[in-house]
Amino acid sequence: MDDVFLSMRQVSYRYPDAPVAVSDVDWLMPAGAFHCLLGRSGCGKSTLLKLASGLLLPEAGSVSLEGQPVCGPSPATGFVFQAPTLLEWLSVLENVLLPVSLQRSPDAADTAHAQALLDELSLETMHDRYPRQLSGGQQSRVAIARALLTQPRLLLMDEPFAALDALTREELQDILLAVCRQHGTSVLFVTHDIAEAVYLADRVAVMNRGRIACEKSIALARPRSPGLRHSTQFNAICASLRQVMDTTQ
Ligand SMILES: Nc1ncnc2c1ncn2[C@@H]1O[C@H](COP(=O)(O)OP(=O)(O)OP(=O)(O)O)[C@@H](O)[C@H]1O
Repeated sequence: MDDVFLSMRQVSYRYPDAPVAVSDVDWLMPAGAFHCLLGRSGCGKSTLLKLASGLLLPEAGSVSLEGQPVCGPSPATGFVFQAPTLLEWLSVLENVLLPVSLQRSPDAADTAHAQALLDELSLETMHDRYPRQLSGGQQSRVAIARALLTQPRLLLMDEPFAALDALTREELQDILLAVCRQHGTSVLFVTHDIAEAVYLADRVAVMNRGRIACEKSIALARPRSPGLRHSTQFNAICASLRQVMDTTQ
């Protein structure tokens, strides 16, 4: 592949006293791509994401980002977890500024940047609210703004919308695609939801028992639009991925 951005080569990982969680995975991502890891519970998706981020280091194989070995967490990488993990005692704006305020006092430029991100995520009226005053979807958007504050080139997302209702989840998928396109952010996104993976991704890896069982390029037009979800082509791709998941249990 030309222009490799994230490279995972023959990566394996085992938690102490446990069976292998990720086994011999090869995965390459070009810059600006949106890739999804799809699979059943326990197949190793989150572990692979943590290996991509440097939160875990591989037992065998190698991970590199823009040609540099990944040896630990780096500002080049942002992480969004399933729970928004906002600090209850900080306002929305302060939560978004957290990655900077952990290092130094935010300046006017940081605040302007955080405000602009919140505006992009349609939270322009929420800057001074507290997390308990937000809906689940709004909290997820704050978590995305916070992850984007340091302008990471790679965003790693671990089932960030899993706890949301179906309509809110679809809205957030569109918002996420727009904001990542705007910033040129590459995304590796974990989900167990086939339609979510197909809607979001340029490429989907189906994982099974720590391995990549199948990978598929998603040849759907961009920008995605909600009507696509009802198209024959969309449903055919979902059906073929479902078949892979059913036959690789
Ligand atoms: N900290 C840990 N210690 C020991 N084993 C672990 C640990 N975390 C995960 N595992 C095991 O590693 C395997 C892969 O787990 P992982 O969380 O990567 O799967 P997953 O596909 O993300 O699952 P889910 O969709 O349920 O989040 C599972 O068998 C799990 O039990």
